[in-house]
Amino acid sequence: MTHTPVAAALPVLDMAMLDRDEASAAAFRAELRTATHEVGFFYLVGHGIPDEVTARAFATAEEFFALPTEDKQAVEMRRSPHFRGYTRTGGELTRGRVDWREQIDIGAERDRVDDPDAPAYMRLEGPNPWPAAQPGLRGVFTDWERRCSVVARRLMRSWALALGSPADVFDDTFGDRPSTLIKLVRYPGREERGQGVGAHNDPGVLTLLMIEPGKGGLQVEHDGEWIDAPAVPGAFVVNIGELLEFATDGYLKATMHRVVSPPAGETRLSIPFFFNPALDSTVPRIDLPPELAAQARGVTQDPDNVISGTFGDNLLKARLRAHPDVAALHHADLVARGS
Ligand SMILES: O=C(O)CCC(=O)C(=O)O
Ligand SMILES: [Fe+2]
Repeated sequence: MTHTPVAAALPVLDMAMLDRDEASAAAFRAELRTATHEVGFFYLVGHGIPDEVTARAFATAEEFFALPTEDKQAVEMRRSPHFRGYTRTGGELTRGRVDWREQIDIGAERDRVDDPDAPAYMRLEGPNPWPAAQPGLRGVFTDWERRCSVVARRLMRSWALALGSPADVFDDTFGDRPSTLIKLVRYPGREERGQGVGAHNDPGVLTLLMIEPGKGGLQVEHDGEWIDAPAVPGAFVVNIGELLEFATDGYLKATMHRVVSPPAGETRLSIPFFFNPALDSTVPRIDLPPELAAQARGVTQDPDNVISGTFGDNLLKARLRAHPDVAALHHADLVARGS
């Protein structure tokens, strides 16, 4: 793969087409299927989230990162067995290499599970550490989660129909306990523009990413090149994760992407929302119509990253790897047995 970005734009899809007549809705679904078969990434406009809501989310994120270090440390992920909270710059790894970004992880707000017989992955459920120094943050991102979940569920139904399945084929996978995750991320500028976040596929189903207006840095792999995917005002960058590739035997494509650090003196904020299955569910394998099955490429085989079975097992493995300090502090029993 070369490392020179090429100027080729990702497709732009307009979700408002779903609200017009059936012909427009069908055209949207066909574009969705093509974009995620061929590229795996697209911009989504017409999603119904007003610009002022997005602006408030970024303003809130900016305020969080501007808090004194002690206030951010008060909600450090190292204190959370559920992998929630603040990670300082340099505290996260992708494929064993340090990512140059600071972030707070906000998951679905639930009670912790105290049943000793529950599967290990139930340790991922629990409350979020909300920053006492910024009481408004909780409401802003509880609202963001609700709005993004509506968009995500509509997209899942559109894919289901576009793949020749009943609209509700994925509904049980998410049920009323999807494993949603919001990250607020800040990439500091660097003299030598290195790894903001290293090249990776998203491990889940679907990601809705909002990038701070005016900022570049995201690059998407396509046909052996890196394509730049700068912020488009008001648009989500949408991509699918490895589980949707798995569900479609590789007909849909989980695509590698990375973020290059901004130049020295600049910063970049982003807010990815990950829409993932309930922890105890398995993702169905879709029965594709023959003309689509003929174009299915099979699932990318990576012996270090085997996708199968229960979602919670996959997620727990990914979290233990990305945050070895949290794993050692709270889950030494799992690390010892190599989960
Ligand atoms: O910050 C971004 O633009 C992308 C982040 C990302 O790919 C991730 O957190 O999975
Ligand atoms: Fe990602």
